[in-house]
Amino acid sequence: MITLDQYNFEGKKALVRVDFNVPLNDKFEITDFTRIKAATPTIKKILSDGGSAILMSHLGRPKEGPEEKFSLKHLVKELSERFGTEVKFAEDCVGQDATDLAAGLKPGEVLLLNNLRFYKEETKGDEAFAEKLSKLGDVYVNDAFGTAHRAHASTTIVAKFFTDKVCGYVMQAELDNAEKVLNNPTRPFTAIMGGAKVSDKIMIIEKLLDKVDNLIIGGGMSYTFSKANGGKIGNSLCEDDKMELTKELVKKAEEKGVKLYLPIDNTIADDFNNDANTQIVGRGEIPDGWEGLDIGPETVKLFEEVVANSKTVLWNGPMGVFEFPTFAKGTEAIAEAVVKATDNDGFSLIGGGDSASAINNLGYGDKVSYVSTGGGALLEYMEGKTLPGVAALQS
Ligand SMILES: Nc1ncnc2c1ncn2[C@@H]1O[C@H](COP(=O)(O)OP(=O)(O)O)[C@@H](O)[C@H]1O
Ligand SMILES: O=C(OP(=O)(O)O)[C@H](O)COP(=O)(O)O
Repeated sequence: MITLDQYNFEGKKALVRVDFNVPLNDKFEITDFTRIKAATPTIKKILSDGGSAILMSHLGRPKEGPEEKFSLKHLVKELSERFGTEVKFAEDCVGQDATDLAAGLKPGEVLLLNNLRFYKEETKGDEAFAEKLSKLGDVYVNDAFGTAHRAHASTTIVAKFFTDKVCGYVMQAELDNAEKVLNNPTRPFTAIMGGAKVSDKIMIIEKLLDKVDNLIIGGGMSYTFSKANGGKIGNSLCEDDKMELTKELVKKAEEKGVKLYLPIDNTIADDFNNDANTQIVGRGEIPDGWEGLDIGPETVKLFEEVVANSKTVLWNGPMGVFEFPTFAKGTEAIAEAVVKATDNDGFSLIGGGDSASAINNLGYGDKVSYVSTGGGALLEYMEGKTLPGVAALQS
């Protein structure tokens, strides 16, 4: 795979697939800059070599054709400031306007194409659409790790129309950091899994049992484990059809000598809101009408100790409904413990949109080893799947 540093972009027009799928508020302002910040060094390298960049991305999941709220024009001002050059914009990602703007680009200039997903051909991986995109540049760069698990026109199919295909800095860093965790991690290796759904993460949990020394399970998914074990969970999140699976996971962990940690107490609420009445109860003791929204203080102590003494930590998924300050304590405490482990010569990798935003909002983004820009892509990579976006760069 050709890396960015191995390629000289002088006089070249680079067609760059980025993942600028960033959250916007109702005024169309960007509320999280992680992905833009991450891709900036790639763009700057192309420009400083004396090349120009044509950026293409999706934003959200538009259903049919163009929609104002999914237009990438909302990013133009921010990108211009970050790149130090006024970014041009093509309202339509293919067609005459895009062709003319791309053809007219001078070295050091940047063109942003509008949302690729305004065309259903993008997600369908349509060859003719990919070929149209390919005509805009003379070298292809893929830096969209967050979308590398999708075999879409711009992430995968387009690559076949180029002789020169280059792996961007974000893509490279993501793969390197995931590899550090997957291959020969320094021990003890602890994975912390949380968030809402067991079903989304069951495959990765199973895979991780072959790698980790400790597996911590918190957040919404822990109640399925608790109920399967005969506990009372009130109205807490639960996937009844996954209870058997959780029992198998517990058994497998035992067989493989992995220490599995589940919450020993929970902060519970009588309603799903920040101002609900709360109490702390032991595992499997949640009365009817109440639901578990965070791990409890004894669990915090237990998890903190395991995490702080680890040399490799992989964290995916919050410990509770951290969007409500009342139920953010568990997630905050775990974030602090991850920082402590990192300070103590450990390596920490944080994946998943919500976990990343929790870490960043707490101001710990620079205090952990690496915050991934990918959610689903990172998990699929960790499961051992070949990411189509990566494979396309290698062929
Ligand atoms: N006990 C809980 N009950 C309900 N929702 C929860 C609970 N714990 C965590 N969550 C929710 O899980 C969501 C994050 O899950 P997920 O998308 O799996 O994480 P990530 O994006 O980090 O992979 C958050 O919105 C959080 O509020
Ligand atoms: O935000 C993304 O993925 P993520 O929610 O798994 O982090 C990527 O931009 C992929 O978007 P998609 O899941 O609509 O293909």
